[in-house]
Amino acid sequence: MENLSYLTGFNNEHETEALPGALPKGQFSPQKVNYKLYAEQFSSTAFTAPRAQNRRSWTYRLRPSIAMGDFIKIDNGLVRTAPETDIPCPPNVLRWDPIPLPQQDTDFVDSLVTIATNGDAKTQVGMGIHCYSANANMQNRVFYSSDGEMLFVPQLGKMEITTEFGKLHLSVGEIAVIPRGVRFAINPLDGPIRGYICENYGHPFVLPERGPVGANGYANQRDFCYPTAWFEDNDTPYTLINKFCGNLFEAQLDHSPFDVVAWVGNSAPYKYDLSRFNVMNTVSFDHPDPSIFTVLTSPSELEGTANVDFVIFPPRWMVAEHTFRPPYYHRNIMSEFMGLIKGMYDAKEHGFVPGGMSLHNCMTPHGPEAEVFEKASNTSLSPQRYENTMAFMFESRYAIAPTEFAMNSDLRQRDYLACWKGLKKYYNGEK
Ligand SMILES: O=C(O)Cc1cc(O)ccc1O
Ligand SMILES: [Fe+2]
Repeated sequence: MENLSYLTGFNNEHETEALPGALPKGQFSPQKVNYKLYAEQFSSTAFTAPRAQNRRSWTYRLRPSIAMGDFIKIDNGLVRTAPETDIPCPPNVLRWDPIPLPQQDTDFVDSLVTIATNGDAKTQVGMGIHCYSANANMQNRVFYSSDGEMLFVPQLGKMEITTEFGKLHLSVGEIAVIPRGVRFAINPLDGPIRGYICENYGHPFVLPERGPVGANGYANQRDFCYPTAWFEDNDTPYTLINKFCGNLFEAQLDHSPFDVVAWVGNSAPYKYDLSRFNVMNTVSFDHPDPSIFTVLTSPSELEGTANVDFVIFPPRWMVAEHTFRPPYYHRNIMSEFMGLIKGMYDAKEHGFVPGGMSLHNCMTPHGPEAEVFEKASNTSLSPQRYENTMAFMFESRYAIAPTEFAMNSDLRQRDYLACWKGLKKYYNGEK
């Protein structure tokens, strides 16, 4: 496996060239580009978005992207897009076992299955939540979503993501974000791969504010890695698969779309190692809200109320005194979709397994299972290190609708509610 080098810094104006002098100096669109390349701008925000939010990159490539055939509609497989109205969105607590690994050769695109969606992709609100579980290379197939940027949360295996902007290697414990519209291919590097995807239809992910925490902490900008330019001069047929307005389309190319020799800008794929997250938490008492664990947030137009937050529950010390330490019981206006990357989650010791998923929708009550309540209410509160654990949450202001596949699948744990059945009344009138 070749060793890749990365550019670092969240949202920096990065610049990189695979051939010396390919990047124009002092301007973006010269009359002639060195090496007889074409200049093409790639915009992830409106031209007129405020400077602090504006995202765009200039690419210098062998051919402009429009050198292609027409799109034709193909089967959507199990890929779904909001709004999903096939089945009523149930307010019940829901939980699933992991998607099984494929028995036959299956590439990333064919393995995609949508678990839930919210908002409306056509109005750029909400998200799609997908799983992938693949064991084969994409060969000459290349994918992109016009409906949203794609946040990858791997749960199993190593993969290479080849993109127009260069290559990323992604392992369990890291995440990657591919901007809306960026073409990519995913190849497993070493056995099968499995993971979760948040297809964010809304505002691109940004780092949350730090408030009184100050200038450092949580996810630090310097730990975000961007690819260096990589291209191939390969005039063989490629198939481009585009997820557009909820449908999959396919177009033929007579060359590789990975033909960007140089690029400059702040819109590009990136990855982040979750172990770099500088965890903030109480050193006195009580259980702070999980917003302290927000890695990335896609803001909505309502301040402090995210289109989607990506939140993790990393290894950490628990030191809270005279405190019930697991997540409190709660009902939340925000909707919570959770997955488990590894180990065990403190609110659920059974049934929520790595690769599994749970959904607690807007105002749906939830919290620790009965056994955890009993244990945590009686345990001695010495400092304790949570090891070998990494759960995550996609939390959104919009109710999250499971797909028909998710509701009817045998993977759904029909007895999930039973984990709270043992919650008995302790009250007997005495203090
Ligand atoms: O429901 C969950 O397990 C997620 C969660 C964790 C926590 O520590 C506080 C609130 C919350 O929703
Ligand atoms: Fe919750």
